[in-house]
Amino acid sequence: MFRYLIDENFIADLTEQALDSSKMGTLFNNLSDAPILPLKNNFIFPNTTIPMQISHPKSVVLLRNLKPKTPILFALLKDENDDSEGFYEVGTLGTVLRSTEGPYGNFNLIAQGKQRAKILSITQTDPFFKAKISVLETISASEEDVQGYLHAIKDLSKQIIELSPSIPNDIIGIVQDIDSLPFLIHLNALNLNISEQEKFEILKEDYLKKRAEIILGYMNKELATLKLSTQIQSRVRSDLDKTQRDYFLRQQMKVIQEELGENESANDDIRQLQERLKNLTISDEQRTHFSKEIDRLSRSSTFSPDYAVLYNYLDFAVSLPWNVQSHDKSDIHLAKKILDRDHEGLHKIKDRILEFIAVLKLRTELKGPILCFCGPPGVGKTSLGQSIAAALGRKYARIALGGVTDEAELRGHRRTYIGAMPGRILQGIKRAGTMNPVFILDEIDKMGQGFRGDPTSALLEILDPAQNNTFSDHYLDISFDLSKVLFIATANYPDHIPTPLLDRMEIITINGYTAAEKITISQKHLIPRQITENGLKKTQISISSTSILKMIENYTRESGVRNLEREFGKLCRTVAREIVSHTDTPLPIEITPNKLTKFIGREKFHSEEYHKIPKPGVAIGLAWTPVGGDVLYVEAILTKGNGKLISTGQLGDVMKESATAALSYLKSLGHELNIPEQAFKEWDIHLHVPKGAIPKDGPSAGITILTALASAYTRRPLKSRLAMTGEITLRGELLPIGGIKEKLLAAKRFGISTIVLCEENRSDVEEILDTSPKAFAKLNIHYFSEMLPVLNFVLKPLSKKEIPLEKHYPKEEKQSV
Ligand SMILES: Nc1ncnc2c1ncn2[C@@H]1O[C@H](COP(=O)(O)OP(=O)(O)OP(=O)(O)O)[C@@H](O)[C@H]1O
Repeated sequence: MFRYLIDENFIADLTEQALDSSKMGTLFNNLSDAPILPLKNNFIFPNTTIPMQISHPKSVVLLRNLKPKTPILFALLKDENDDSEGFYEVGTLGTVLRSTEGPYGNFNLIAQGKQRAKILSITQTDPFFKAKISVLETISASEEDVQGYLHAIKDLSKQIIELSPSIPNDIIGIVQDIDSLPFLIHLNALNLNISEQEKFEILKEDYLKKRAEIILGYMNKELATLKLSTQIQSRVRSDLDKTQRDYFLRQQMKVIQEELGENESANDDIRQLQERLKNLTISDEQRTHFSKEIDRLSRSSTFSPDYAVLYNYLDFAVSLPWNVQSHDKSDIHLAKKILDRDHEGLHKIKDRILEFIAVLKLRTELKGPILCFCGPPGVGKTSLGQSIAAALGRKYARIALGGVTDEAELRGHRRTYIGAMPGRILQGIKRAGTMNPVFILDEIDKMGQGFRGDPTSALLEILDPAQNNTFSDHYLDISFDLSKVLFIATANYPDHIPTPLLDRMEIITINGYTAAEKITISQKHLIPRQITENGLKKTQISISSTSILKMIENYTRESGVRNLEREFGKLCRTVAREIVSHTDTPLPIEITPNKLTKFIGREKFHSEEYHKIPKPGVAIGLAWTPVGGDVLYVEAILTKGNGKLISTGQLGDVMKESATAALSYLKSLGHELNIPEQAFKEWDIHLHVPKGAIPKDGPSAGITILTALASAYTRRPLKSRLAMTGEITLRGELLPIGGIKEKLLAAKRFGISTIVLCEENRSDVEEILDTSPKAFAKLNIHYFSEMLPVLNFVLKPLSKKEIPLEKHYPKEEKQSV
């Protein structure tokens, strides 16, 4: 566009012509014939001056013989290669302003167009063309139209020039100054990217208005093309810019990484991972999976967050003990020795463990039940697991399940989550370093159920020998074989273990220890261990068994020995300080009961003493708590009312229901126990269990509640030093309960001499008496299946001092209620 305009030689001329176009006006109006200069690849309009190169032989002859200022007709050949085809019928009459002949017989000339003329007939073809012509008039438009078209064409020209990078913006000013519409049209036609035929179409048009419309059409097309090409260019440029920018940044990063030595360390990481992967014994599928991930790692930048995530994943995956197994020790005697070395007593449990180990040896693979050690805290459940690992020569792993409510804690999070981690099971296996460790699932009963899935279902898969050889951890994303792992669970309350899990496990109950057992455990295990742990020698300290007993009774209150061991630790530390600060202290330092306060502080618990129960309505029950057995008083008192049962002392639902059942049963027994009917109607009974701050629940207090109620209604007190435990039914049957050993120990500690139990608990008691006969030597245990005989046994006859029942519930008081 505007290729002619930008030639400076013409700008001046053009401007002059444009400003005074009338000068060029009617020069050849009367002309009737003219020589023809055939045009091939160029075109000339009236009012325009353009350079041309001419090489057509006939034109050359014409130009050689041409006198200056002779009018000639510039006419477009119909076929540029064959002049015999003739010319388009309208051409431009004009003159040659200047011409120079070139070295090869061609001419460079400057031609000036003046008027349009029509070829009427060709009158000569040699040595050059001549024709009969008639000059054409242009039919002008109204002034309004002219101004409108001028404005429209100038506006489009401006836009086109602005979008054309090769045209200087100065041209806009020149174009804006043109006020001749034909000149503006011709100028644009010459400079637009249109064919010579299209230019001819403009030239031949007599109506100026039509010519303006044709040129506007071409200009709009040109503008649209320019806009599109600008868009494409800018898009291409921005794509290119981005690629260049990325490349540039990457290069910079590379240099920085090299400076920091990070590239090297990344390469090192990948080399090490590849090396570690090579040393793993895994299936081809697993190897391909990890190789692909290492490949991905090598392609990502150390700066990207993905790098760390992927590296951690691979580091974890190749650290897992794929197919690494320890060899089981096959000596069952050695296994027994190790179990005996680590734990005192627990004979039955050790026997069961040895049976388990023996079966394991014979079957080599483990499809049997999962062992679950149940019992109060500190009785050695977890440490037994450790001993089993040592006895088998296996590695040991442990995870605490207390408070686990999310399945992902066991199975891991998918790697797509931020901060994703493998599950605890695989973490444990990684720590153990073999795929067949003894794996303790501690506190399986304390596992919860959250909104993110139930961990029980994950545990079911983990513990199922049929499924756990393809255990899938979400993080690892590839199955891992857990079938060789020896899982052992521990729990405090077997009742709290979800039933499907309980079905897969063999419960082995570990009871609390008697004081005598604790003394032996202390002497053989706890004290020697604390002596070594605190840097002492056996010759430096001696603890008498009376001191140990005092520590058991007055410094701890527990079924196990954990706190007791802590107290020994404290004792050893004070002794160590004494030895270091007073080097002249005579050794060994003897710890007698009197010195305990000096070494480990004041007593924490005072021996509970049986208090004589002076009044009817009070019964003593035995309870089980996680820290051992306990003794609880149940009190009942009658107040005037209308037969309501009031219960206080933070009783749980089960206990409240026991109380209601007990009262109903008692009502049915009224005549047998000599309780007048109005007693139940006209008196309220208030049931209270002291130590109100401690919540109490469970069915085993049923017998005690009934007895207390019966005692209150009958006014018959209970035999002294008597305690009881057992569940009752509405028909007055007595049912067995658990935690017998802890309860018997509590009774013993409390000074109870007679105990009432359910007949079905007899075997439990016999088993306990077998293992520790001395501990319970002075206990009289009575067994019953029904409540009526129990009441007849425990309630003393009505004393003479006691007001007779009939008087206690006088008939006349009925009205006052
Ligand atoms: N019979 C025993 N002989 C020797 N040491 C024992 C015995 N019973 C328990 N211990 C010791 O008591 C400490 C506590 O035991 P452990 O941690 O195994 O208790 P736990 O029953 O697992 O308790 P928790 O239910 O709180 O997990 C250990 O140091 C253990 O060695």
